[in-house]
Amino acid sequence: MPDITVTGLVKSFGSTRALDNVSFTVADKELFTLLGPSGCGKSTTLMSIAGFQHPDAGRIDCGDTTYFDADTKTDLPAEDRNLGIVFQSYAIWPHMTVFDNVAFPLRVRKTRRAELRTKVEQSLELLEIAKLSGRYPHELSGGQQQRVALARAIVYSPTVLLLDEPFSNLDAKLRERARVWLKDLQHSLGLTTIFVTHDQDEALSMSDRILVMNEGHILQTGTPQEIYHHPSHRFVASFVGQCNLLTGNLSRTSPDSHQLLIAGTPAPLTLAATTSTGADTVTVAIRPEAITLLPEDQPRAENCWPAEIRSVEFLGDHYLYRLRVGTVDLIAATASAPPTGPIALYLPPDALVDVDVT
Ligand SMILES: Nc1ncnc2c1ncn2[C@@H]1O[C@H](COP(=O)(O)OP(=O)(O)OP(=O)(O)O)[C@@H](O)[C@H]1O
Repeated sequence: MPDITVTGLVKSFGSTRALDNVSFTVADKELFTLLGPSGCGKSTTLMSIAGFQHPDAGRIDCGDTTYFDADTKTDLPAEDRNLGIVFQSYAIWPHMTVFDNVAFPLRVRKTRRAELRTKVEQSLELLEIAKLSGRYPHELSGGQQQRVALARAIVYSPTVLLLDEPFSNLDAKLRERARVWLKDLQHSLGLTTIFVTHDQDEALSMSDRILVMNEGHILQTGTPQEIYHHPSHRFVASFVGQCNLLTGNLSRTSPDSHQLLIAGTPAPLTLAATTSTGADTVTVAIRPEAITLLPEDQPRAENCWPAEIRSVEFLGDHYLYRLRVGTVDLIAATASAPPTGPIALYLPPDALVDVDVT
């Protein structure tokens, strides 16, 4: 399977800049996710790769084939791009059986009858819906219908699979199962896959790499671990998982050591590292589970603040605390029950990640 390279994609709808210089490469056999809030440009990117949207500028290559190049006015028709597509709105045909729905792309390609039957049966087996082959869509659950859509997308051995919120009709439990199942399928077929979602859990659990977008811009690209533990932007930190953002004035205590003084807190925080190159105001992010709650009479030497517990929620596998330090509100998460009596928070220096230098 080839790489997909998107270079300098720009697309405007009237005064809305849906894509503003979007560039990325998806590697062979990779499951690559476009993640971001509604309206950030995910679908426009995917539709441009599919050939259903025509960018104003930029280029899209799939291996050695140029799908689109605004400079040379290349725009390969969608049907010649050999992509497997499952869009939210890409409904299966209600008047056709499961078999005929899955056979449809092969009939369009004038595949011979015996080969068509073999390929459809293989796809149905792979998606574990062979027993449903004679049923009509209204006789299927939402999850089964989405499997039919996927079977139809992979039946003609596409070069690349494009999926736009393919689990949107599933309930929470089925969605979780569908993630595991799709990841296994993608892996076993070795399909280069571009997946669009606004669901951070889905993105973190399935992706080899994630691209986070907002307002037509790419903010960060990285593995799920990099995106979660080292967000490079405050938007990424708060969009992907819960996060505390603390803004303060930076001072250098030695060539390698920095402290951040945050208004309303009792003592400056020591940072393990900063990307600041001289800026005074810095925002750091710390995940709730990176904060340790201690009895107040056992403080550590640094990065310890006395705190007041405002509320505690028990969420099954963890507790979520709303805390106040001076005039600053924070959230923390721990696996065990809260300590009794007055508490202090410990914010480990290496868990404080620069997200914005202003
Ligand atoms: N055909 C269109 N005409 C006008 N504006 C459009 C059109 N398609 C998209 N847009 C606008 O372009 C921007 C990006 O839209 P896009 O559908 O790519 O976002 P998205 O991230 O996929 O959102 P969602 O998660 O809600 O599907 C939005 O502001 C949207 O309103």
